[in-house]
Amino acid sequence: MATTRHLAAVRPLLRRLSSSSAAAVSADPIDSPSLDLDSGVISMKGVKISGRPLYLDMQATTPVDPRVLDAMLPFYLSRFGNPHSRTHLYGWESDAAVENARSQIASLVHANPKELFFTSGATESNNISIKGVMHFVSPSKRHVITTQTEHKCVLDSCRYLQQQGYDVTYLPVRSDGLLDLETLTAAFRPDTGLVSVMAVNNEIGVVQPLEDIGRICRERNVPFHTDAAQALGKIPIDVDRMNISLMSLSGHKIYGPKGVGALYLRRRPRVRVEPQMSGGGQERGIRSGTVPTPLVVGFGAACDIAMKEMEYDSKRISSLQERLLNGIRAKLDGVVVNGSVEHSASLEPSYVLRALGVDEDMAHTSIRFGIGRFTTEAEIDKAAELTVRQVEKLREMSPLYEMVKEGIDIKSIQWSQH
Ligand SMILES: Cc1ncc(COP(=O)(O)O)c(C=O)c1O
Repeated sequence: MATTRHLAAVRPLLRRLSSSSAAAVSADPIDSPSLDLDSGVISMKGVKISGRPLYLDMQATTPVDPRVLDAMLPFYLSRFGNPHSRTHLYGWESDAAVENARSQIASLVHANPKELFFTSGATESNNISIKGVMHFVSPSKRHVITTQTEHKCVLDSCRYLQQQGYDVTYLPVRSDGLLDLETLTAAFRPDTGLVSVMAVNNEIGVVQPLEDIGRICRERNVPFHTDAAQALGKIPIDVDRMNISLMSLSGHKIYGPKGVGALYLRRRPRVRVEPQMSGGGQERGIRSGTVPTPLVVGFGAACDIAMKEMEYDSKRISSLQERLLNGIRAKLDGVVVNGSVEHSASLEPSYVLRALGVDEDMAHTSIRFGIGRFTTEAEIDKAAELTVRQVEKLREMSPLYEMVKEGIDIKSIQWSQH
């Protein structure tokens, strides 16, 4: 009921916003396609070329769960107080909602709520973790260990430190995407101040051995940071069992809103970071800026749902994944699985696949399918059908595929350039 009422109130506004963006898109004088955001219909020169496309990119982001939106809406409308206003009801109720959300997130990762700090997302949490720890512990510690398959925001934070004179070791991974523990152990130096290894990879879904990595770091008294943006709500996380010192979390990967995340910072033994944002000292000085109550409430609700439904979701998604693969393999030969999910969001071959030792041509011809809580069997069947149709079309046009069918190993061909 609450959702219906709130949605009725905001619907005219949503319609106005979407039609103005659609107008902006179609105002392009060149023959570019126009997109109607309400129906999802794409038109070119007045001809409709598609309905709303299938969405199978759940690693990039997920839709907000309606139960999450339901929890958020009151904090946009009637309960809009600033959680840092200490002198009236509006502030108090907002503050109570923020603290409730903090507890919901803490429960999902077995942390103390006091160890969680709200941020704008995993990118910001990764920046605070990597730059913040190193800035705090230098000059005695000036070395970071990470892997070649981290998300770009981790790699870029490390590069930023290198520009400031720090040393970073980018460890290779094995062909299955896992970090070799002996390689990790050998990389430590007396001045190593941080180890940063992601929990679940966003391209191939591989889960790193967090407990082992945590133990190795603890034995050497070096803080262990993990980017758990893709792991939260998908695999069980226990910060104590895994000896995690710092952890980055994101709301929009688990059916929560975009623009909110959290940083886990261990209290015992205490991990210290230099804040990356100057301001009013909110979030105990770790992250200044007004905490966005509706987003934080949504993130908390998303974690609460994930805690109850993680096992069910995981089984359902695995069975859809199998259905997709079987659907494709039933009609196409030569299908190879990279890790557990595939990649291809950019025209560049994936650096993650390259780090696994996947050949350039295979990295170029990979596609990532991301299945989520709301994906249906009908969508999976449609995806299999479309994939088969497009691959068959491409193969019909491809002289290389002709050669493969004749048994020629195309990797052995010496291409001459004139
Ligand atoms: C592994 C990983 N880390 C970090 C991020 C960035 O998260 P956010 O969008 O919350 O900043 C993403 C999402 O793209 C991710 O997959």
